[in-house]
Amino acid sequence: MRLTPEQAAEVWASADCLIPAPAMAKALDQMAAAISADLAKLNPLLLCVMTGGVVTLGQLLPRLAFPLQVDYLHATRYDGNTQGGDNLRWLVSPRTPLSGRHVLVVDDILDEGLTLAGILAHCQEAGAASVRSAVLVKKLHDRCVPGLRADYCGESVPDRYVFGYGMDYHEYLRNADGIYAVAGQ
Ligand SMILES: O=P(O)(O)OC[C@H]1O[C@H](OP(=O)(O)OP(=O)(O)O)[C@H](O)[C@@H]1O
Ligand SMILES: Nc1nc2[nH]cnc2c(=O)[nH]1
Repeated sequence: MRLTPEQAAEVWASADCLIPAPAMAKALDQMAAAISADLAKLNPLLLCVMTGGVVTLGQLLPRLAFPLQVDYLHATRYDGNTQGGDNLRWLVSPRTPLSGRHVLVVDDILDEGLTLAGILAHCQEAGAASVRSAVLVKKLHDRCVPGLRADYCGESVPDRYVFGYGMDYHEYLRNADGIYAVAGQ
């Protein structure tokens, strides 16, 4: 589905704000503290999952006061839609060799988990010394890949389609400064 900017503005105007920006800032502070406690001495490589992970990574970085490196990957199974497909489509793999590195995968949302599970498996297969994951929000339902959880998670959201803080609605609204749920979804 192709959205016009006017339709995107209407979706935003009628959406429910689930978590406002000040609460997200607190959640990010807590995530950063937990990540720092575990990774500060490990020279970690942070991998941003494009495109949605860009705000989470961008908000975390200035909160992490230790040496680290950053790279990105692009893997998607929603492709701008609100329903995910069965296959994770890899568009870009990390350029930095993962062998022997302590890797932190950073994404916006853990929903059904197929995306994160695929990325974690890729990092393990590439020989990472350890692989952890950080997601800004996790969605509450029982459809997630069994046994999969993020090591660091900011907030929980109900089982609705959400946008903001990097998360899109048909490729718009990633810039919304809060976590919103689309009305009626
Ligand atoms: O847990 P899952 O159900 O697998 O979904 C989570 C993934 O869905 C979104 O990516 P998407 O494929 O929409 O790409 P995007 O990052 O460009 O929005 C989001 O950024 C996560 O990576
Ligand atoms: N923007 C967005 N992306 C998702 N990917 C998986 N679930 C969601 C969601 O609720 N919102």
